[in-house]
Amino acid sequence: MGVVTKEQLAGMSYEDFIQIFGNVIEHCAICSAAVWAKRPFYNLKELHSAICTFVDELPKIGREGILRLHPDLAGRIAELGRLTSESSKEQLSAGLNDITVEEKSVLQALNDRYKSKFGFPFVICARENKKQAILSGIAARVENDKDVELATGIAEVKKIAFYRLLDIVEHSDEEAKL
Ligand SMILES: NC(=O)N[C@H]1NC(=O)NC1=O
Repeated sequence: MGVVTKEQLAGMSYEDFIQIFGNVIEHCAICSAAVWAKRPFYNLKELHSAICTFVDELPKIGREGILRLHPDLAGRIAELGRLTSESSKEQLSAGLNDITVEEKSVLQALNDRYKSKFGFPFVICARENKKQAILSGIAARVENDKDVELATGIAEVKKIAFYRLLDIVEHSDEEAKL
């Protein structure tokens, strides 16, 4: 995908917008379809902040649904090679392709425990966390209560979205800081 200039972003048609930004929130094109109504966006931060506001204004079950759209890290969908290209790249950057059999079984057991406790999967920004940080992160976070984990998971989704936008929209060094 080529880099979208700020001028292109500001004048983009709905069809291009949904095609280009439809997976900024994993499997949740409705986020981009909705925020298109808030155009024009003159830079990456404006678009990111509109997406974050839309997510924050969803009812609790909607925010839980957003988390549920995320694939497990090193989970079955990854094993089957059916991740989105974005998620695949993120899991690779965390080193999850180099996971040992033992680490994978620990992570999958914790993913299952987390999901059965909270009803949504463990979500963490894989571009900010390497394999060991993911393993220690899930072990600690599974002990939290559900409201804390909903808020933490949604904060991670916003970081994931920010990095996805950085890959798409032209930006200055200053704008690249989260
Ligand atoms: N479960 C989970 O955190 N998945 C995600 N994290 C990330 O950085 N990309 C994903 O798909």
